[in-house]
Amino acid sequence: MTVLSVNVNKVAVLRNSRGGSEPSVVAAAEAAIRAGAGGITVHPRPDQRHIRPGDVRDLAALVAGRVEYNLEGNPFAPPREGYPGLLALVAEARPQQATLVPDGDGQLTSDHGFDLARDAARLRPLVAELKSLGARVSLFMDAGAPDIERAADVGADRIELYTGPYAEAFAAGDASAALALCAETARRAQAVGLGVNAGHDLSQANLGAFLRGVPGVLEVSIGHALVGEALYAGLDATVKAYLQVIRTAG
Ligand SMILES: CC(=O)[C@@H](O)[C@H](O)COP(=O)(O)O
Ligand SMILES: NCC(=O)COP(=O)(O)O
Repeated sequence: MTVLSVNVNKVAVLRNSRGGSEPSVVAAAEAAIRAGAGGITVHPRPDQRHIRPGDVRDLAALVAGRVEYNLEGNPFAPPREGYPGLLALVAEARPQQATLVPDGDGQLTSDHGFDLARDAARLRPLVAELKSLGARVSLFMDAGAPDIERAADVGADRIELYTGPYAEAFAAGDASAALALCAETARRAQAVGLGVNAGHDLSQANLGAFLRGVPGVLEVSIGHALVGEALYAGLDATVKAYLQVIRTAG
């Protein structure tokens, strides 16, 4: 069954908005784990807009031996004041998975995957280093990426399908083309031995159709919609609702 990895970035947004320690990302992750989440995901960005290095350490201690820990980030982003770089964070936290995302500081959120024609040579040694640290490596990729197979060449274990365009099409009332593109991209990845994860703007409304339309998705990482929905229904009930969607999708 597809693993639900709960992304707690948005809990940190709320916490940072007042400068204190509440709401706690650790308490949120604990509640998600107790509700049945199979993983916790964070995306510590260099500008520390939400998840900070201290959160990465605290969550590593919380999830150890319980559920999978998925650390996201741009491996090309250099260290700076208060941000040691993705590889240093992985070396310290030793997550089960590192998901590489080519985001810059100027982006509101993740909105594209890697261009492997441009990035493959730079990625290959970084992927090898991350794997030497014991992490499974997943590359954030656009549905329809022309060279999805090159993700295997650079040593990645999985791709994460960027599902933002699918979610947008779903909300607009016709996701058939976007879903077909995701399914074809997943099939191409699986054909060269890559596992397939998925994430970005997935929600209770659009997740079931996605999983039914894209066979073999190993993990979905969901944060923005899930945390938003939890503001109304509670985190325990919301995580359980996602798990039911996943079970029902088969
Ligand atoms: C890679 C991706 O789509 C998300 O995991 C990302 O973490 C979203 O980042 P924000 O939570 O900063 O929007
Ligand atoms: N990799 C996707 C993720 O972790 C969460 O994305 P979103 O649900 O916050 O859009």
